[in-house]
Amino acid sequence: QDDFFKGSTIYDDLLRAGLIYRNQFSLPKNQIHQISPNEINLKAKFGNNECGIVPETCPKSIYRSYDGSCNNLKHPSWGTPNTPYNRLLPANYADGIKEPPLSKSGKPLPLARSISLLLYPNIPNEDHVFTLNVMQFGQIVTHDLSMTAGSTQTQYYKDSCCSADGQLLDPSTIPAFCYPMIIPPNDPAHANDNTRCMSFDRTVTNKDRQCVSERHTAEQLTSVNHYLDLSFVYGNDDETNRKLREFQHGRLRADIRNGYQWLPRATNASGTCRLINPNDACYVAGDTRLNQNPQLAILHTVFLREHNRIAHFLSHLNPHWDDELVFQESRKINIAQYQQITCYEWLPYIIGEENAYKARILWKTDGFIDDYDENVDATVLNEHSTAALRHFHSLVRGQLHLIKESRYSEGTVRFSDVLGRPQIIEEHQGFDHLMRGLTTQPQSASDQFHTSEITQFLFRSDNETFGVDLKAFDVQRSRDHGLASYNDYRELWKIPRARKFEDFLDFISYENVDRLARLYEHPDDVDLTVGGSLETNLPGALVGPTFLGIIAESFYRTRVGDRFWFENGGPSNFNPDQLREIRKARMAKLLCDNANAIRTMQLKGFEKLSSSNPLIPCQSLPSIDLSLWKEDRGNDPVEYVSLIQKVFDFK
Ligand code: HEM
Repeated sequence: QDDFFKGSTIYDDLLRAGLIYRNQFSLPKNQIHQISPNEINLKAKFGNNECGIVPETCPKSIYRSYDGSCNNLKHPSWGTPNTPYNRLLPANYADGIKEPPLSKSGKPLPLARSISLLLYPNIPNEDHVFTLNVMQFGQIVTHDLSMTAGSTQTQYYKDSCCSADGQLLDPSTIPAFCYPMIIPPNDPAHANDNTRCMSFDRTVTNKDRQCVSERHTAEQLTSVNHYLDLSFVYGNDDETNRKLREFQHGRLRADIRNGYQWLPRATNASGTCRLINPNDACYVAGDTRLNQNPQLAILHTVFLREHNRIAHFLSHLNPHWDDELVFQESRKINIAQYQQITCYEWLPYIIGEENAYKARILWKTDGFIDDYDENVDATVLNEHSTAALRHFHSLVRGQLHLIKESRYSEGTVRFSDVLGRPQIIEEHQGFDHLMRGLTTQPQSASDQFHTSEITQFLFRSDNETFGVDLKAFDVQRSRDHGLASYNDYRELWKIPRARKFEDFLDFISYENVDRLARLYEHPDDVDLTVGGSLETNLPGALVGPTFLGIIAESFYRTRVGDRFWFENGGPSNFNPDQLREIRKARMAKLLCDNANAIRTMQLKGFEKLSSSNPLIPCQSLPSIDLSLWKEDRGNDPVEYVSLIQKVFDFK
């Protein structure tokens, strides 16, 4: 392992060792599992969107669609909602078709809940550098990219796969979509009341919806589009988008209370949120998960306000623009800023800055990049969403700090108390207090330890002591999705395949290898979710090599497979001056501009306050000069193409 880290950069070493691939085409051919477009679905051909969208023709639009269709003109259905995740390695099902894997010997794998209890205990280690904002921004990025079909991820339907008194159902009566988690008899939380079963619904697949013929293996569907495009703000289809718009001055709908803009209220609030009073806040946005936790709702509100802030400016700057043009240009700028922050500010903390440059996800230039490749499919990888990114559930804190402008604490709230209850953001300056908390409170360290708020108390109701276990869900979900084993991914990244448990010692501590050997029968049985999460983080990154490879590969596809990526030139994008402005976007400024009344913020909004990252007035943070979007008609007839003309030409 020591030798492994020697050399000029970690990334070079990873490349040399074959741990990182520059892109999907350098993967050995037999290791690429692409889903043929012809196989995507049968139903879509008949106009049913349950299996993705197959447009007959693509309009020549300079703006991206809401559902992601026609982003790729050669494969217009790529990246649309209700299509399968992609995979780096073929699925590993017990029956080769859809049943969750068993161990090599044919016996069941260790219980997901036992794995969670033994490997992911509640030991609170604070991150020394990063704030809770890294965690929270990560969650919103993942919500932009994917959502397992058939799930809500905001509440728990506890009885569907277990009996009302917490026992396993008779196998002959249990619904086909069930894959319940067995609770071990010595469970510290659930043994007392003899609960033996935790309900778990399998993700809906292309086979369940009869999108593919019988002979195909099951592929899980994701119900949102696969692009990094703020779909959680604008929705994943035209109809949702229409409901979110005001249709005046390019604005998104917002309710005004106490002089501030809030997300519109949900009509079915009692079915969506955990209300204490009937009038409590419960919101709608482009993604249904927004009410899951209050800080998530805050980031949703920030991006809504940012859209309306830009729209307000542009509609005054160009009074001749109609609602549609102001809306689309504001959306484009909002998405571009967000892509800039995600890739240039947030991702380097996750995989290491040097690695992100070497993986060609980031570039050092102030010009266009133009690396769009129509052969790269931006479809999200199953390994990415179901294993690697979920590792960051370890960053979640059990208490949320409410922080005053002085940065002294006003108090804390317990995480499981406020799940499904965004009302707190509208009360007693909660919005600003929690937002300052995001940028002040350290996140939990990226390690194997998880707050019990998500492993023992998640989604508990008010009259229950305990709830469900997110880490056990993560393990069970990776089996539900038939992910290949940790050893298979080591081999994919050219880390030697472990023949005996001790071979895992190259990246996993002795204590954890010992625990793995006690849990599993054979090294080949170790789940990707489990093995990857126990690897020692690489220097400068928050993950070990196996997850780093998966995350880097996935974000590479996300940028290079997006025709509308903000750094691409061409008629649908910015001019060089505008691009230079977009590159000034920073998390700190985004928060300052859209808080209720925050006056100071540190420049590096994902890093804790320090002498090198002190609080500065919000006005001193770099800002984007939107006046560059003024349509100065007739200025330079050769260089300048009127936006209206452009839209007209493309229609
Ligand atoms: C803030 C606290 C969080 C809570 C309460 C939470 C809760 C959940 C729940 C309930 C699921 C679905 C579990 C299942 O049934 O399989 C899920 C999925 C997921 N979570 Fe989290 N999560 C949180 C934060 C995060 C963070 C910080 C990240 C990454 C940076 C993350 C990444 C993911 C991913 C990638 C999925 C799968 C998405 C998909 O459906 O494809 N989550 N989370």
